[in-house]
Amino acid sequence: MFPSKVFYNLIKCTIPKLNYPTISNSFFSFYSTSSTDSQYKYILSEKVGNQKNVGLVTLNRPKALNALCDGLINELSNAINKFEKDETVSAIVITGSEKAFAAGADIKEMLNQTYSANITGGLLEEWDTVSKCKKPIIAAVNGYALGGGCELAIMCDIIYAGETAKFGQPEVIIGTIPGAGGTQRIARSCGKSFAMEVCLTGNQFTAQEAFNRGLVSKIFQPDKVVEEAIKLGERISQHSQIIIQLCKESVNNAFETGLAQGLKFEKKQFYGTFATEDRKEGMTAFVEKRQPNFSNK
Ligand SMILES: CCC/C=C/C(=O)SCCNC(=O)CCNC(=O)[C@H](O)C(C)(C)COP(=O)([O-])OP(=O)([O-])OC[C@H]1O[C@@H](n2cnc3c(N)ncnc32)[C@H](O)[C@@H]1OP(=O)([O-])[O-]
Repeated sequence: MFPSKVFYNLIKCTIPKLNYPTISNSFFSFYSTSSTDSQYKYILSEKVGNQKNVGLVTLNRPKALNALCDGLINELSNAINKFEKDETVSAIVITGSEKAFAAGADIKEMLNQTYSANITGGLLEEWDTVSKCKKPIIAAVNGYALGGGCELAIMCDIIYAGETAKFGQPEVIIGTIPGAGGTQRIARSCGKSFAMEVCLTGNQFTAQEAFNRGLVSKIFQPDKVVEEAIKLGERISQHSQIIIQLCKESVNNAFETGLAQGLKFEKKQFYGTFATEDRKEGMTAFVEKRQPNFSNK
């Protein structure tokens, strides 16, 4: 390995803040916090943003390109649960490194796994923490998002991608199929033909293609993706958390039901906002030409 790369990796392992190699120092003085949760081995978890109201989880297993081993998923799930319970956090960002968001589930860990162990051990159950989280989660994707890495990104509510990000479901290449939502979520988001092509070939696709298919909502220069995802989290944080939760639930319902059921669900959620103090505050603030002061009630 090139010596400077060794030094760089050493620094990255010992000083968590420098794990964002392409983000400028001004980014850190603006966004970083001293409250990094240091209990983790495979991730970094901290509160960021001006108001420290965005939870940032950085997958941090660089030697294995953030392959999603059990330990990493367990820590990710733990960090998401903590942010979900933390009333000061309104949105969550999940990111990786510039080389890899995540190169998939850990193939070496799965190698000798058996069918019966999958069933008795409840394989993949902890992954659901991300898709079941009530708070908005933004995936900030650079580099490889393959297999379970692609599925993890798609489980999030919004994907921001670096222009060189590479997505794909290469499971067929190693004799298995996507198991954390790839066949289902890509088909629902992008249609049958694209989902089939991606899942049946294992071919990678670019950030631009993911954007064109509606899988990614915005593309940025790689060194801007995390910063922009945090800004998005901060923008969402300006609103009432309870209303955001109802809204997220309603959009997610579009993936579960037909149009008539979905519209009925949306109307009930809309009616429900009138049971909150924040709906009254939001409309009153508009009429009084001032900023709303939401209480999340
Ligand atoms: C969740 C349910 C269903 C999901 C299933 C899946 O996701 S299946 C998976 C779907 N995903 C795939 O099939 C993608 C598999 N990965 C690749 O094809 C390539 O690594 C690459 C093209 C991403 C990068 O190529 P590159 O030449 O730039 O880098 P490199 O290849 O030299 O890797 C560096 C180190 O990382 C290691 N490592 C990487 N990925 C994994 C992994 N998933 N696992 C374990 N380890 C992994 C690699 O072994 C090596 O470690 P070593 O041996 O030096 O100790």
